[in-house]
Amino acid sequence: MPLLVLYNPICGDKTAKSFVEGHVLPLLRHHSKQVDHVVETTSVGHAAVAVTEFCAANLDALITVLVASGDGTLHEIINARTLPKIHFVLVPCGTANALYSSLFPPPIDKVNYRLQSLLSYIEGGATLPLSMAVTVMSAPADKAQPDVIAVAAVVVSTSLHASILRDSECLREEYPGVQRFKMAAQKNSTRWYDGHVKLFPSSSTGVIQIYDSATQSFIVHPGSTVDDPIVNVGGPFSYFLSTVNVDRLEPSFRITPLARMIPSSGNTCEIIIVRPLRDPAISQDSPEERTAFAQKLWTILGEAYQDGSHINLRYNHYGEVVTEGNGPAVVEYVRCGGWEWIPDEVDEGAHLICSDGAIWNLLPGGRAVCSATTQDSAGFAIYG
Ligand SMILES: Nc1ncnc2c1ncn2[C@@H]1O[C@H](COP(=O)(O)OP(=O)(O)OP(=O)(O)O)[C@@H](O)[C@H]1O
Repeated sequence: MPLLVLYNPICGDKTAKSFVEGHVLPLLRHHSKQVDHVVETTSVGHAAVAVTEFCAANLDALITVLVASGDGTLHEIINARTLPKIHFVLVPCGTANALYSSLFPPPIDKVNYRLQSLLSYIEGGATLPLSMAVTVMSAPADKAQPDVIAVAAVVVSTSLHASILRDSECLREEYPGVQRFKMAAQKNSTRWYDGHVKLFPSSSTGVIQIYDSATQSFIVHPGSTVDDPIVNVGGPFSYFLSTVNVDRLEPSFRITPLARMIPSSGNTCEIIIVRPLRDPAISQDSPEERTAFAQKLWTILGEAYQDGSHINLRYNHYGEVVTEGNGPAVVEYVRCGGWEWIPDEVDEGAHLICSDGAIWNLLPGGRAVCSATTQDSAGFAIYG
């Protein structure tokens, strides 16, 4: 099995090169694993080119690619259009490392923690197939522009999360850690995003499912039946985020905890929605209401750091965010086959789409459709 070792020298705290040279390559040598090629990425897009070239030079072989980076570099590789089946070994060197920290929940000690996927490869362990979230972004019909397709292995989002990813990138140099995501969140916390969403059923259940905190299980969404499964969700939104493969976006930010606690039986998206007008204390969209809700949103997202307990929060009669009672759920946690995001034409912020950290801006009148799938032709899998 040909092995390519690829690392991104600028990701995370910029330790990928020293970690690969100091730990990864010596461990592979020690176990007599031949490395066919080592690549240090030199620019955005280089990872996809390097892997495509390596595959072309090793036609008909089952390729293994060791990626020492964050989620963004892997995202570039899976978006290369002509790749064969690949087995990945992940060495987490990025800022958030969502995929790795979901497969290997948080550290024992720093060096050994990073080597779990590599040790599985060395020991001939099992590979876990990756689901993909394929997002098709369309311009309005009168613009006659081709669709744009983005494939994600971790997250597709709009609203606050997409704004955070857009604004945090320019803070990378000064703040190499996850702190930059919190700073970008503060900057955007009073924004609401106008638009609406259609939720589509998965082929495994034929309906939309929603988490019911009273029974701590998924139930059929009250708006979805086998005969009429699609659910329309109206805005405004403050948070709309959909994951595949992961239950967290950072080692302790467990935003879609049920991905692991109640595993899905099919190809599904785990969706977290926060809509401010569900709050009984908020009756309209005004600057005062937005400021008041920002405080609550901070509390809600803070609970995601408490092992994902945001999904059990409710509003009481006064609109306070509480853990008891039977008031409306603060977070709508949906499991379904896919979704469509139709932003309000005049709300610029609502046009951002994030796919594994890469950002797109829909044209006015444009829309995005995201579906969970396994890519049978490519068949990406991870040693874990
Ligand atoms: N030599 C380079 N110079 C500049 N950018 C690079 C270079 N090599 C790769 N890149 C880019 O670096 C970006 C960030 O990489 P990556 O996403 O892996 O790390 P991260 O953002 O720190 O981690 P995470 O995505 O887990 O938060 C990628 O989008 C990639 O295109």
